[in-house]
Amino acid sequence: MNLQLALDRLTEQECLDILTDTNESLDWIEVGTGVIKEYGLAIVRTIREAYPNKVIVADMKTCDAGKHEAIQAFEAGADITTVMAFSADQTITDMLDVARTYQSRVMVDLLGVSDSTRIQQLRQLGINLVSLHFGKDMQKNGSMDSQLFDLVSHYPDLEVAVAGGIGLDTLPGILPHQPDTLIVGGAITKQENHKQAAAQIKEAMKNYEANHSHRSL
Ligand SMILES: O=C([C@H](O)CO)[C@H](O)[C@H](O)COP(=O)(O)O
Repeated sequence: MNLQLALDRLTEQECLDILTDTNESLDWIEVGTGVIKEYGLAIVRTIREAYPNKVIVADMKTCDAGKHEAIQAFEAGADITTVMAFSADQTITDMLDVARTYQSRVMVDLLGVSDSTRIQQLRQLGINLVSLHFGKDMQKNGSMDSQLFDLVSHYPDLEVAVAGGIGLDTLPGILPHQPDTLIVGGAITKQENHKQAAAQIKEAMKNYEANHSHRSL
């Protein structure tokens, strides 16, 4: 199981400082949508240079002009770029074509998807990586329900990431679903001790994996 740190609502310097503190516990680094909007893809280039061996996710949340935005993300050094599930099929297939050229990947953000018909369609388009997502604003009025995992339960070959208010306190409800990647933002970036927060989450993931076999979404 990968730990993906989501860098959101931070300055460039804060992103770099937090990565210095936490990188040993991280598998994937997500350059958040708001951070990309603030600094452009230059910040993806900076983080790529600093961490040549980490998987970098550019959370572009593309919804149109897929070819252009996928090229932008991969040229900047991202290994994975994101697209919203409601995007036109053409947007998604264009991005998959670009990803093949760059030997990179496309992650579909399932924010707002409640019907697994879309998952079936995404599989047919060639998508093999999705993120279950309980959005930042949705978190103001509630928290992630583990029923979210039902969306992908019939697709055992799909690689699944999960995001949305995940922290040490909510891990016990998430880990039994054995997602491939846990996306954690605020529970690390908003803590006083970033290093400790990331290490504790990674430790809990490792402990869970050591005691359970893979995988029953
Ligand atoms: O994608 C995200 C969100 O839409 C803001 O851009 C976050 O990366 C994701 O929600 C994880 O962050 P936390 O909810 O703070 O863990």
